[in-house]
Amino acid sequence: MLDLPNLILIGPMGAGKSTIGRLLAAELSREFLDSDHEIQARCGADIPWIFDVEGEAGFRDRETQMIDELTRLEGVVIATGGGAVLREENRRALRERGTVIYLFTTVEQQLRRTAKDRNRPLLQRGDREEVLREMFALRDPLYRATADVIVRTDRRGPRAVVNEIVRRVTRLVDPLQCKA
Ligand SMILES: Nc1ncnc2c1ncn2[C@@H]1O[C@H](COP(=O)(O)OP(=O)(O)O)[C@@H](O)[C@H]1O
Ligand SMILES: O=C(O)C1=C[C@@H](OP(=O)(O)O)[C@@H](O)[C@H](O)C1
Ligand SMILES: [Mg+2]
Repeated sequence: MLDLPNLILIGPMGAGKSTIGRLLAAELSREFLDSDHEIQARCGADIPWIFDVEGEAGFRDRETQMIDELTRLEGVVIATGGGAVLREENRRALRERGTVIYLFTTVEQQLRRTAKDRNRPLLQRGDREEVLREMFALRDPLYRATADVIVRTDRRGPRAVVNEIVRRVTRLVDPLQCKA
């Protein structure tokens, strides 16, 4: 089997990072780590609680620490949270320690996929569509600047997305597709 580097999923809320990361890791027989899940496990508290008690700044500090730790592992699949690209320090760690895949989706799909969710504090206030559009304007350039590969997730299901990622990443690592 090809020696794949860390595969790191970035992109906005509802793009499918957590869902696709798990499937991708299983497909490649790799360990899967979800930054948000690891933060919650370490704190013994869920993300809304962390935002309530420590504010977004407190959560971002924990996220930076977690990204630093997870990206030091080898040969794993990592799902980040949607805001992981906000800090330059995080972007550098992601870029330098793995192949970064931007899971792109539209605001319309984000709205559908997060409609019933209560675990994303940034979507619990104000006009959700406006919040997501503002985030897109700020973050889309950062996702693009950080990614090696961009894969759309708005027009097909998780399985098809996983297949495309495997195809694209294999080509990156082994451009001639030769099984030496
Ligand atoms: N490609 C896809 N097509 C349809 N639904 C999806 C797809 N990817 C994820 N979902 C659904 O969208 C919701 C949010 O997915 P999630 O993996 O939590 O996104 P993220 O971690 O990027 O915020 C979940 O209910 C998931 O089942
Ligand atoms: O976009 C963001 O700033 C956030 C995205 C969430 O993760 P998902 O992208 O997995 O929903 C989670 O990290 C937190 O609620 C903040
Ligand atoms: Mg997630």
